[in-house]
Amino acid sequence: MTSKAIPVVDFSDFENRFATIAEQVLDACKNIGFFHIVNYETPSISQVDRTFELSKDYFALSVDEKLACEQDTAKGKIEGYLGLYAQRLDPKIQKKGDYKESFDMETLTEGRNIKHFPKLFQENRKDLEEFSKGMHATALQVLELLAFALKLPPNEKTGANDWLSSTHEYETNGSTSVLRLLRYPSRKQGDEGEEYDQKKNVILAGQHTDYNIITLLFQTAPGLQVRASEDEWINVPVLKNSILANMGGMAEFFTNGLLKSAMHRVIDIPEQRNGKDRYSIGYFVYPESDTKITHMPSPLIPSKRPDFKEIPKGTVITTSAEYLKYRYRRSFLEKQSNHPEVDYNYI
Ligand SMILES: O=C(O)CCC(=O)C(=O)O
Ligand SMILES: [Fe+2]
Repeated sequence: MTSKAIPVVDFSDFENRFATIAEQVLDACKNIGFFHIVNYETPSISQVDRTFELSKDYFALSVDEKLACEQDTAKGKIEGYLGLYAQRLDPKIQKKGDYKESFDMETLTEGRNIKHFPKLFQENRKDLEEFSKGMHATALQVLELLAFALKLPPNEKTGANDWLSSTHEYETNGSTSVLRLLRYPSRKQGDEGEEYDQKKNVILAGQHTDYNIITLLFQTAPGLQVRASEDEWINVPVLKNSILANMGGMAEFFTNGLLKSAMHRVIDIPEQRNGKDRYSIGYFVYPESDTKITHMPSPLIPSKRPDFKEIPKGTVITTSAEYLKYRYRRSFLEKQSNHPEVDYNYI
C-alpha cells in the first residue's frame, strides 16, 4: 500500500500567502523531497510548449547531427548531447545504461557564444533563454520560501528572505544552472536491450538522487517514480500546467539531512504513453561554486551531520564545488571505473 503521495503546492496569491506556502514547501521537502507547483508565475504555458517543440525538433535530427555536439564527459564537460546508454545512473542494476537521450545547456545569456551548439538552438536561443529565466525565477521563489520556513536571517538591508537565493543568481561567476532536454524513445515490450529491476519494470533511467540544490521538471507522460521507502515506488502523475520540484543531494547534505533528496528513476509504462516517445525538461539549479553553505544559521537544522554513503566518511566539505567533486558526473562509465572508492551500492 502506498503511504505517501507527492504533495501539490499552490503558488497563487504568492505574496499574501507566503507563510502558508512556505510551510507546505518545507513539509514536502522534509518528508518526500518532491512536490508539484501549481499556479506558478513563470515560465508561461507558451514558453513551455515552445521548449518542448524545440526539444522534439532537436531529437528528430540525424544521429550524426546530434553527435556533432556530443558532451565530452571524460573531460568533465557538462554540456551537449548524450545518446542512448551514455549515462548509467544505477550501475547496480544496469549493465548497458539509460535508454534515453539528452541535451544539456549551461546558463544561456545574450553575451554567450554558443556557436558550437546545433543551429536549431543558436537560432532559438532567445526562446530557450526566456524559458530558463522563467524556470530560474520560480526556483528562486522556492529558495525564498525555504529560507523563511527554515528561519534563516532575512537580509539586513532589504528584509528579503534571500539567505539561500542570493547565492543562486541566474548569471553568476564560476557556477551554472543546467537546462536539460530529454527524450525516452518508445519501443515495444520485450525489445532487445531492455533492462529490468527485480520486479520486471523496464528501467529507462536508473535510480539516482540529483546532485544540485533544486530541480524543476516538466514531463509529457508518466514513467517517473519516486522511492518513498525501501521497495516502495510512487508513480509521479503528470499534472497539467504544473512544475514538479525536487530537492537535490546538496540540499540534503547542507541541511544535515533535514531536507530530503529522494531517490527517483524512470521506468517504461507503455500503456500510458500510447506508443509515443516520452519527453521531459529538467532545470537544475546550483549555488555559486565557492558558496559556503554548510553552516546555515537555522534552528531547525540538526547540529550533527548524518553519514552520507555517497560521500567518503570523514571528508570535510564546506562549499558547493567541493560537494560536487564527489558527486558530479559519477554516473558515466569511465568515471565509475576511475573511482573505485565510491560506494555505488549505497542505493
Ligand atoms: O525524465 C525525468 O522525468 C527525470 C529525469 C531525471 O531525473 C534527471 O535527469 O535527473
Ligand atoms: Fe533526476
